[in-house]
Amino acid sequence: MSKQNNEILSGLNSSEFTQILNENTLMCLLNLKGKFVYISDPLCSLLGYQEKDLFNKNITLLKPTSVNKHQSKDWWTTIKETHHWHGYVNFLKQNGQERKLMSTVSLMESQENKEAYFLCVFKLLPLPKEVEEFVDNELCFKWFFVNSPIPKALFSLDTFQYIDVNNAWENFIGFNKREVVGQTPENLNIHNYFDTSFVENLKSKENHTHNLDNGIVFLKSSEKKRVILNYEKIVINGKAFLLEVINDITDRIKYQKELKSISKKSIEKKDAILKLAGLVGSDLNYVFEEITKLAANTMQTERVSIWEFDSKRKYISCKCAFNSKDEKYFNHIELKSHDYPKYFNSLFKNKIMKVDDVLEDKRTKNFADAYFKPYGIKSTLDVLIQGHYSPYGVLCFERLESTDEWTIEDEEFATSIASIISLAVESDKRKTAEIELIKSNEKLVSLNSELSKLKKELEQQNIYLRKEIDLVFNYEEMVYGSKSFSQVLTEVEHVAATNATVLLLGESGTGKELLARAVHNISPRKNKPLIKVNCAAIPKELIESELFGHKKGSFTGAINDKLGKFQLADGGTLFLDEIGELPLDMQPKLLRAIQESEVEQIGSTKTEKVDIRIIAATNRNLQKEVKEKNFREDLYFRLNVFPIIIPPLRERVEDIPILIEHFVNKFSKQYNKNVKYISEETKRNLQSYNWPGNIRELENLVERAVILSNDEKLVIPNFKSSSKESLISSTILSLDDVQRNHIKKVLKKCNYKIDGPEGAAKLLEMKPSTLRDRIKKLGIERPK
Ligand SMILES: Nc1ncnc2c1ncn2[C@@H]1O[C@H](COP(=O)(O)OP(=O)(O)OP(=O)(O)O)[C@@H](O)[C@H]1O
Repeated sequence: MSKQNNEILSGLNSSEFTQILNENTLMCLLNLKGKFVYISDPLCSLLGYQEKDLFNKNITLLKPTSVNKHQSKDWWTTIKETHHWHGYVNFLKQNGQERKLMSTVSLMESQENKEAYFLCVFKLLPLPKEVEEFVDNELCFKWFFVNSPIPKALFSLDTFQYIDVNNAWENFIGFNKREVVGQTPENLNIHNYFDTSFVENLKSKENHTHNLDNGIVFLKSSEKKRVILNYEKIVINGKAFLLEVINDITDRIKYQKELKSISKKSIEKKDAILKLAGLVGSDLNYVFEEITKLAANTMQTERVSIWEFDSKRKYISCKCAFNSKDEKYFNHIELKSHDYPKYFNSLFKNKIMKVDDVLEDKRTKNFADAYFKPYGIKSTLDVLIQGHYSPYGVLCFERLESTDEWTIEDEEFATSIASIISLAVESDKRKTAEIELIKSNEKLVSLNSELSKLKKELEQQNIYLRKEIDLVFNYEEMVYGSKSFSQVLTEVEHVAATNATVLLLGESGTGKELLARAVHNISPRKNKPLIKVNCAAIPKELIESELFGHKKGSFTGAINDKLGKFQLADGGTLFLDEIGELPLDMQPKLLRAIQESEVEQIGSTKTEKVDIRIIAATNRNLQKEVKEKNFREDLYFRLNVFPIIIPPLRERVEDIPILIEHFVNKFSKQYNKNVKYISEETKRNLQSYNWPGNIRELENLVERAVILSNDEKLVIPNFKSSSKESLISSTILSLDDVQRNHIKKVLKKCNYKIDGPEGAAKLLEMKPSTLRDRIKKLGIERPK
C-alpha cells in the first residue's frame, strides 16, 4: 500500500474503523470525484485486478450499476448526491463477468488532512444473513449510523416512530434524541412523507430503498430546509427498520438560485449594452437620456448621470442625469477639480471608483453635504469616460440608502456603458465634423459658382483685362552679359521705385516691352494691372475708344459700354507701345489725360480720375519726328521724363552667346529636343552678324535651328553672316589676335628693335624679356 494511502487510512483510523478493517475486508476508499485512493487486496483479487490497476482510477471503470430496479438513479450518482448507500451493486470484473455485492457507503472525513472520502464496504452475495450480521455488528452500526456526519434517523417500520437519531441529525434538525424517540416526523412537524405510497412498498418488499429528491423538512426552529431524503429498509436483529438519510441541499438550491439570478442579470446587462450600442450614431442628447435611463434600470440604481470635462479638465459639468424619483436633479451643475482633488486624482488614476459610503469616504466626504446628503445618496460608482485623446468625462451611478455593495459585475457593466458613451461621443464629433465639412464644401461650391459668375461678368465687360494681367514679368526670362544692358537694368531699377514716366527708346526687338514689364513688376504698383496699348496696331478711328472707353450708342458699333485702357490700368501702369505711331490728332487728348490724370469716355459728359503710371516705348527717333512735326513737342516733353536707351544687339555682342544658350534651352524644352552643344564657330558667326531685328531676330533664328536640329549639336542651316557691310567682325578679335597685331605694329614702327629708349619694349611699357616671351608665344616673326 502506498505511503499516501497509509496516511489517508491513518487519518480515518478511529478505533472502530480499525476493527472493521481486517485482512478479509472487501473495501475501498474513493475521493469525492470517485477515484480510488485505497482498495483492499481481497476486493482487488475478487474483481480480478491488481492494486496498481485500480489505484487513482475512477470507480466507473468497474461500471457499477444498481441492482435494485426501484432505484431511480445509479449507484455512483446516488452516492455523489446523497453521500450514502446501503444496498446491492453490480461490478464488472476484469474478465468481463459481473459480480453482485452488498455495499455500504458512507462519507468520512480524514482527521489528518481534513479531506472527505467515501468509505465503501462490500459483502459477498447471496448472503442475506451476512447483511444482517453487518448491521447487527454493533461497531459497524456505530460507524455507519452513530458517527456518520450525515443526519440519519431510524424509524419503526410499523409505527414510523423515531427509534434513534444520530448526532448529525440532532444538530441539523435541532431536536435531541430524547425529544424525538417515540414521536413521528408528522407529530414534530418535521415532515409528513410517511403518508405517501412509497412507505407501503417499503413495508412489503425486502431491501427496498426510495429517494425523495425534492423533499422539505422543517427544523425545530421552524426554518425550512430543502433536502434529498433517502429511505431504506434495514434489518437489525431480525427486525426491519426504516433508515432515513437526510441530505441538506438548501445551500445548493440557494446557490443555484443565485446563479440563475446572476445569469439573468448578466443577460439583462448584455441586452442593455447591445441596445445602447445600437444607439451610437443617434443624436447625442437622446443617446445620453437612453443610456442613463436604461443603465439605471438594469443596475437597479436610483440615479445615473453623465458629466463632461471642459477642454482643460478644470471642471466637469452635468450633461444628462436620470433620476428614478423624477426629482429636480443636478442637471447642468459643475464640479471644479481643484476643489475636490482627492476625488479627481483617484478617478484619473484608477479610471473607476466605487464608494460604498459617500459620507465617510475621504474622496467624497468634502462634497457629500452639498451633493449627496440632500438627495439621500449613500454609495456611488464612478467611471472615467475615455475620449479619443483625453478623458471625455465621468459616468456616475448613485444609490440611495441601501445595503447593496457594488459588485464586480456592476463595475464591468458600468465600464461597458462608459465605453458606449465614449463611442457615442466620438461618433457625434465625427458627424459634426462631417456636417461642417459638407457645409463648408457647399459654401465653397456656392462661392466657386459666384466666383465663376463674377469672372464671366468681368470677362464679358472687358475681355482685355485678363490678357493684360497675364503679362507677368519673369526675371528668369531676361538674360544678359553686357555692361551696356546691365547699365540699362540699373536705370530700370532706379526709376521703377518712382512714379516717373519712362520712355523706352530702342530699335525693334531690343526688349523694350520686357523692360516695361520689369519697371512695372518691381514698382510699388506690381500688384495692380499692367495694361498695354499698341498704338501702331489699333485702327486710327478706334484708338480714342481703346484709350478712354465709350458709352453704349456713342457711335455706330458701340453696342455696349466699354472701359478704356486708362480705366483698366487705374492704380497700375499703362504701357503705350509704339508711341511714335500715335495719330497726331490723338496726341493732345493723350497729353491731357496724362497731365490731368483724368479721362472722359466717348459719349460721356463726365470725366473720371485715374491713378496711372505711364511707360511709353518707340523705335523711332522721336526728336526727329518732333522736328518733322510728326510728333507733338509738348507730348514728347511730357513723355521724355526718364528716357532709357536700349542699345541694339550688335552693340552688345557679349549678350549673344548667353542669349543663344537661353533660347536653345527654352526651345529644346518646348520642342522636346536634346540640343546641348553649340560650336564656337557658330557662336562666332552669330556674334559677327549685325542683327537688324535684334533679340527677336536671334530668338526666331534659334527657334528654327532647334526645330531643325536632330542631334545634340545646334546647327544653324543656311545661316550666312550678312554682307560685309553688315558685319562688324573686325571688332570681334581674340585677345591674342589683338595683341599680335598691336605688337607687330609697334615692332614695325621701331624697326623690330626691342631694347633701348627707342625700342618697342619702352613703347609698350613692358620689360624687354617679357616682350620677347610674348613675341615667341604669339608666333610673331620679322618679315624677311
Ligand atoms: N535680355 C533678354 N533676355 C531674353 N530675352 C529677351 C531679352 N530682351 C528681349 N528678349 C526677347 O526678345 C523678344 C523681343 O523683345 P521685346 O518684344 O521686348 O522687344 P521690343 O523692343 O518691345 O520690340 P518691338 O519694338 O518690336 O515691340 C521677346 O521675345 C523678348 O522676350
